[in-house]
Amino acid sequence: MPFENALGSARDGDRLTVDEAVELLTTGTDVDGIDTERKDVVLGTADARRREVVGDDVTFVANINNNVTTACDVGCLFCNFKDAPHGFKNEGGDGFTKTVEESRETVAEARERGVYEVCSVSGLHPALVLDDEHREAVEGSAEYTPAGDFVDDPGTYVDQIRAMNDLHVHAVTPEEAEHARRGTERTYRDVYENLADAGLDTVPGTAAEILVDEVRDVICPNKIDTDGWMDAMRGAAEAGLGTTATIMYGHVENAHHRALHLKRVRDLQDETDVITEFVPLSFVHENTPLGKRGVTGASRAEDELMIAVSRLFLDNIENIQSSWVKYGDELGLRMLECGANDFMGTLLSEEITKRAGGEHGEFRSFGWYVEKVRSIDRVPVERSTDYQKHRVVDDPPHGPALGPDADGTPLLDGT
Ligand SMILES: C[S@@+](CC[C@H](N)C(=O)[O-])C[C@H]1O[C@@H](n2cnc3c(N)ncnc32)[C@H](O)[C@@H]1O
Ligand SMILES: Nc1c(NC[C@H](O)[C@H](O)[C@H](O)CO)[nH]c(=O)[nH]c1=O
Ligand SMILES: N[C@@H](Cc1ccc(O)cc1)C(=O)O
Ligand code: SF4
Repeated sequence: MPFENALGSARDGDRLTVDEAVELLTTGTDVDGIDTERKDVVLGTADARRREVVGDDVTFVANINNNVTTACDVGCLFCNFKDAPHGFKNEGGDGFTKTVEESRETVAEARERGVYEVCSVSGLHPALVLDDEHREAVEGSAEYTPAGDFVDDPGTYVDQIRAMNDLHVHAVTPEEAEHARRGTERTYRDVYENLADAGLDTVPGTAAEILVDEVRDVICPNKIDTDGWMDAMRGAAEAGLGTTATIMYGHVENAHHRALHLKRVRDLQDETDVITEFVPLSFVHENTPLGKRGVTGASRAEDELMIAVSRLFLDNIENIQSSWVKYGDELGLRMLECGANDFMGTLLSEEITKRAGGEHGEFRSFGWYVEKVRSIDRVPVERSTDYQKHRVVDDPPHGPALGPDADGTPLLDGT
């Protein structure tokens, strides 16, 4: 009975194999579809593991998203965040590019409000380079278009990070790090060291999608491959940066691909030990190229099992995040009873999911977090990005207290 064996290993806290993860993700390869009773047992096992590992705290961070640009030519088929860069050469296109000055102002305002972290992930704008030296190296090549050709100038990665470093800067994904060294022999470590010098604090482990090349070849053929992603993440760790890791699931992949992905992330964490959280990102299909070809997202049961098996498989990553942007309030909260313990951040603005057709909004207040987390008898806890600082959020007014200028005032009036 492979399912029973896998469940036994999970209950005993043994390190799960890829095959065992497949058994748990599918509630058994001996049954067609998902068996509800077995599923409930897997979710319960993961919930118990969560309690053993991190207790009853539900953490969240006071953060903003400040994505610099939607200009991107990589063409990932699951993405509708991107806009074709040529549209940025004249006024009135659909996307946006923020100048260094705009980022500085956005971050200064957020800091005053008590925010702790700025999260910044962007399209691969053809004018964006690491720094002046990188610009010189790629000038005149097909991999670079001068900023002067576009209406708005994104500056360099280094200048953007400097402009945001009044807050904890969580930015520059592996794919962006590749863009920041394109056309050169620089290593990822070198790129991330330069960014760290400019004030980068931690790296979002997005661009992971599914870490299996036969899946990447279908959904993101122009992106770095699995080994490239692993190398970039190692480079971030070597530069002394913390990271997160993600999986973007629920499109063309199967349970075996999801299990292989979990294995690669667990191996990477064995090596680096800098991954603070794992974030399952459920594919939002509506407006995306894949969605238009009839690919839909994961079912509720698949979402629950993805969270639960992440908790059970990743014995070396403490925090599993439930994304209210992807799941919404009700399912997002449910995930906290299936193995997740972190409930993401306040965000204030959100573009990736919204543009893909997601309808769960862009902001959550501390008041909302307190109410929702208490409603499932858990403890609402404000955290720092690296999970080193914690504060139970109890008496009103409910506002951030960990940010560099935070004084407990609610983030937005009346919330
Ligand atoms: C939009 S990209 C921005 C950063 C950078 N261009 C990159 O690819 O790393 C960040 C991540 O958003 C996620 N994403 C994009 N479109 C999505 C969708 N429709 N549903 C769920 N996640 C999505 C993917 O995991 C992707 O790696
Ligand atoms: N899951 C999503 C995130 N997660 C990132 C967090 O907001 C935070 O930056 C991280 O936990 C580090 O502290 N962000 C999004 O914009 N959308 C998501 O779906
Ligand atoms: N911004 C990404 C999600 C993300 C960002 C940073 C992380 O550390 C993790 C996840 C999205 O919306 O898909
Ligand atoms: S996921 Fe990132 S790299 Fe891919 S198209 Fe979207 S913005 Fe570009």
